[in-house]
Amino acid sequence: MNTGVLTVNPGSNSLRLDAVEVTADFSPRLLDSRHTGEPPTSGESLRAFDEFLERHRSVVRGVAHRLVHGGRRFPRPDLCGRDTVDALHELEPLAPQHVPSTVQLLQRAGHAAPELPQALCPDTAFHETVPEAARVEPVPERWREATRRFGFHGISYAWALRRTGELLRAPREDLDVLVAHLGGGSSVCAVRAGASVATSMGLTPLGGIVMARRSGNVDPGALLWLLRHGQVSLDELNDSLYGESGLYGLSGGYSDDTRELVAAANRGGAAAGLAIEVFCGRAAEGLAAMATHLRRVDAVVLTGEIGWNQPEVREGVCERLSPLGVPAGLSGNRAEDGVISRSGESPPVLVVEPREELQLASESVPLFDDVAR
Ligand SMILES: Nc1ncnc2c1ncn2[C@@H]1O[C@H](COP(=O)(O)OP(=O)(O)O)[C@@H](O)[C@H]1O
Ligand SMILES: CC(=O)OP(=O)(O)O
Ligand SMILES: [Mg+2]
Repeated sequence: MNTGVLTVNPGSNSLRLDAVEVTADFSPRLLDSRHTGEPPTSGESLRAFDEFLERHRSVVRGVAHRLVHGGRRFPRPDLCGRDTVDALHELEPLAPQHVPSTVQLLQRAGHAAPELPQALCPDTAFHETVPEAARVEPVPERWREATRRFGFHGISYAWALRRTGELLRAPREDLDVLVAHLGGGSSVCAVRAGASVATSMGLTPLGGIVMARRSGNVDPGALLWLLRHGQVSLDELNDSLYGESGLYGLSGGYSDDTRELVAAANRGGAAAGLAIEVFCGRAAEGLAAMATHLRRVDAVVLTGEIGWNQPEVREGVCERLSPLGVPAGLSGNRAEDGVISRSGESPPVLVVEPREELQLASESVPLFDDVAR
């Protein structure tokens, strides 16, 4: 029997709501979608949420939330219980652009549709397989637990890996692949024998490669210097690293969107050109570092909104990976997931459309099936 799921994906600057149907053999199919371009708890997004829930509550079996930070408390997808909200409050400061929205939307759905069970699918769960050596930061032992690396975009990586297995006709557990999720938030991941073994984000979704508005890694000494001598408060530093950096900061506040930046760079805009160059450079560096965790590179997989629809960025990343044998000369955008390097070239470069809603639905259906009606 097919099961309907309403999925909720609060991003840093948007809210994605989807109704998905999952078949008995776990093939998900999209029924309806609503994406807002506003922060997930803005008036417009909350209105969209209420309407979407009302429209689908009688046909779905439950609500599945993407929980960006699962911390130690939520290592795998789970149903919400009585103490869930308290546990989530503790995780809020670790993913301040995401977890507070999940708490609010979870409570809202609980009040509006109390008959529906709700599930939390952590982005961090995919990285539970990362070994200790790639989990720890090189700091004094007394800080080890507090700085533990988690990694994010796991829902997207899990979907990309599933699609890679299907496209290459290979069992997932045999695959060693480099994956980049390039979007509002961006990260890279090493998947070895079908499991995550390293990723660029750590304790929070602020670290790693350059993002739309987040900085990624910055020399910790530079941050200390700014705090001591740069006349910035801790709050200003936090807000600027999360909201005014990345592509937006590099382009002098021109845009956080690669479509606008590529167009401006083509017209000769130096700041836009620099932003694209640094973005591609850091993503390629991140992927090259990830290769050190693999036995071989079976494929390079590009996903996320930018990975999916910005050919100039894909080319800029792959061209920089030529010392690893990664082919450039890729084909442009396509309507379906698939190989974009020329046939016969190895390792193949693949694009996979980010479909976090389909993965969320697949992960939550077994939980809803366990709930007695
Ligand atoms: N070429 C692009 N296509 C789509 N989004 C882009 C592009 N370049 C930059 N972006 C940024 O990525 C965001 C979309 O990615 P997504 O992961 O859905 O956002 P969110 O961070 O809200 O989850 C946009 O809001 C924009 O900031
Ligand atoms: C974890 C993260 O950065 O998510 P998003 O890309 O949706 O902002
Ligand atoms: Mg997103």
